[in-house]
Amino acid sequence: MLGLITSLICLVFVAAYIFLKRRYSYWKKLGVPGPEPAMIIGNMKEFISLKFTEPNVMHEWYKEYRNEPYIGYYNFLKPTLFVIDPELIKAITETDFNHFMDHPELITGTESDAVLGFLFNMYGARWKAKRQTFSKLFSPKRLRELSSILKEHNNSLLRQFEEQLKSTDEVELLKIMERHLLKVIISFLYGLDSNQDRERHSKLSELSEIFSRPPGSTIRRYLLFVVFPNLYHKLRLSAFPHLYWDYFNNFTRELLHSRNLKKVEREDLIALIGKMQKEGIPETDRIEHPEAVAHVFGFFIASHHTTMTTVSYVIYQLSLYPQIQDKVRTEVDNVLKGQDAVTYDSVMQMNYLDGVINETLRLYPLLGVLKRTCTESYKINDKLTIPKGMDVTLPAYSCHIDPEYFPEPEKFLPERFTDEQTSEALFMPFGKGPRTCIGKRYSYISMKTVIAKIISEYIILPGTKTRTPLMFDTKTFFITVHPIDGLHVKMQKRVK
Ligand code: HEM
Repeated sequence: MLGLITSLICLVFVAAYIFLKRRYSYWKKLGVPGPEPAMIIGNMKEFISLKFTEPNVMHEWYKEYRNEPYIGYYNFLKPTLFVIDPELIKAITETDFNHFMDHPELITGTESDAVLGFLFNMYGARWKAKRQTFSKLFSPKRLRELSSILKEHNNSLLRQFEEQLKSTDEVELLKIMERHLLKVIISFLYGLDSNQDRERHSKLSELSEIFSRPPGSTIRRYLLFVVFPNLYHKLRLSAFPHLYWDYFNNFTRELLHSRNLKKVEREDLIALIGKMQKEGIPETDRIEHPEAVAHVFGFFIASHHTTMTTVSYVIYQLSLYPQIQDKVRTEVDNVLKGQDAVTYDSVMQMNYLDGVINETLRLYPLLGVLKRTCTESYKINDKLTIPKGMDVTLPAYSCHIDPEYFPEPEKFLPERFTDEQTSEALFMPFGKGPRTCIGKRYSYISMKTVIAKIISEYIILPGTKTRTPLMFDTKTFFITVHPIDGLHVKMQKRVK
């Protein structure tokens, strides 16, 4: 009996070994170069250790294989293509987008994962239809409303700075921007006033923080899902923690309910969703409750952390480059001409500030790699056809610091963008092509308004806690990485 069990165990091991050997010879058979995989984990060793970020690991591959058009690697068991050739990046994101419409699948289909089913994780024709609908959120009219919301809150931002600067001349930017831009986004998306909705404000702030710095257990559960997606589907296991569904489920119900009671004119997210839940809406456009929850959650999570972090990086960079800061201030002064309020029309005239934001995003792109799934098989050349279902990775961060595309990449030179010195073809902090970030214009308006206001009132300097270079917290699989000790600067009230 013992002999039989031992033989069976041996058989299982041999079968698993043969399976893995065959799996990991996929790229070799096709003659595609790439890093050597390890059994079961493929090329994910550095990710599992949580000591390196995805863009940093991939940048090492990028440097090693810089002269190849692409390489193959294994996302655990899954062969994945890593694209280096700029023409191929352009084809995948733009010209041949129809073959690569989707982001890779991230969710399992359980209730708590349903909260992730927002635009980013929608596929094919459904994504296309919803993308069109939600574009209305960012119409010129709505962006002017955004400008009024920002104007309304700018004075309270300055009060926060004044309050803090009474006891010290240094501030930690991420914390202040988190509070400030949360007020703006919840007003823009949900029509909420943080002064009256303090409880919701602090809960949303807490959830956003947990999302961007998930505990180790969340990361491990998610990793397991990436290795064994089919098992998760079969056993109906969730990859994502339940707390987001629990909160946003009720939050969405309450917002929609109170909107039905009041007559509100604004075309915000809640109004749009409300319209798509009305009787008689065609099946294709209709939004059922779980999808409504996903959009209410998704727009918040995709917008808040990204804008608050980028604004903080820009102010931090300005503290390190006083001449660039002076140039921004001169532009802001010239456009505002002594007026206090920063408006939609005034930020539209601040071109140098656009350059400063772009140069900051070049160095600190929040999604350092972009991903696509092949939705229709795609022939690259006689040797390689990307099969339907294969994921493709595009190295945004590596392109941003490649001297061939951005000469002297280590230098902070906003003029790259304003003097048309650089081709913007490989600049992709907001992604590329039809799947690019839907909130890009929102981001520029909100970031420019806040930065212009700060720069016209304060001189920013490095302080005792300002770190260069920044050290990043690598224990995150979601959205962005954090500077370990925050972003500190010294601020002095400007004498006008
Ligand atoms: C500095 C700020 C921001 C950055 C750097 C950023 C970056 C990105 C990137 C890189 C993508 C993926 C694009 C691709 O795959 O090609 C994306 C997608 C997305 N972003 Fe943003 N984002 C920002 C702000 C916002 C804001 C303010 C909103 C909403 C108000 C938003 C909502 C979304 C959504 C919904 C998607 C998915 C779009 C789709 O799949 O159709 N983002 N963003």
